[in-house]
Amino acid sequence: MEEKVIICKELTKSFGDFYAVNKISFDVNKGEIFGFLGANGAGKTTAMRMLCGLSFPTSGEATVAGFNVYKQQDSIKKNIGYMSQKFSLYENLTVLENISFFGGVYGVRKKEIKERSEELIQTLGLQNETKKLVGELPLGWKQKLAFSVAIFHKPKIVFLDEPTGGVDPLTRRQFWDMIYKAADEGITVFVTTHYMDEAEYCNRISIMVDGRVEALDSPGKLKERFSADSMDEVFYKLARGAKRGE
Ligand SMILES: Nc1ncnc2c1ncn2[C@@H]1O[C@H](COP(=O)(O)OP(=O)(O)OP(=O)(O)O)[C@@H](O)[C@H]1O
Repeated sequence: MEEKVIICKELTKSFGDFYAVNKISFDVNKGEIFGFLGANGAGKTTAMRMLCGLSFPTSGEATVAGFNVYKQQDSIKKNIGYMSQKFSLYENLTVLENISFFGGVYGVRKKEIKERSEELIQTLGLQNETKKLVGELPLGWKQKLAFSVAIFHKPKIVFLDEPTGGVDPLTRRQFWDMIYKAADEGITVFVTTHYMDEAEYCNRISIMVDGRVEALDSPGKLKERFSADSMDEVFYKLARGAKRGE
């Protein structure tokens, strides 16, 4: 049987009498690339924050990397990586300083940080930029570096909140090559995106509408079920009934 690294049962978060996340249930398998889709305001960020141990659910259950989201938030944080557009790297530290800072925070040994950061710099082709401040790098490079830093401590799961926003399709494609490589190495990838071409790259996708998971399957099966030619069309058919969002 497949190892499940996220198990989520009727997970709920309400703010007063508003249910931002309303009884969502799903499992994510080890090494899977799991796309977490939904229109603006559907509840993705709220759900992701609970799964990352950053906020307490109102009700329901979930375990992430085997740890309970109510009682073991610190263990969750140590065993995951997280990257979002809002929180990623320190712009006023250099490339190398960012790698060693985050490596250190996640408990990677100094010697290993040194060895592996050299490797990483080579892989990313950043040999000439190691002493540059991250703030000076183009957005696409920042995102690739932020992803590499988020998985530097070899977490069980990496959570990516719209990781490729604002960059060109070629750079997004290169970013996804990195995601595939991480998944091949056994890291589970939980990713939100608004780009439907990226949804096609996921093994399975869940689509949230107004706080609920309305559909969950592989891109192929979803297209079949909704008699759609593209994920764009699936998404539109599901999300057009949404009451929230812009
Ligand atoms: N702290 C809060 N207090 C009250 N309402 C909140 C709070 N946080 C989020 N919400 C509301 O919950 C709903 C879900 O928000 P959330 O940010 O999770 O959506 P999202 O799917 O991530 O949207 P987006 O794609 O725009 O980031 C929204 O209507 C939002 O206004």
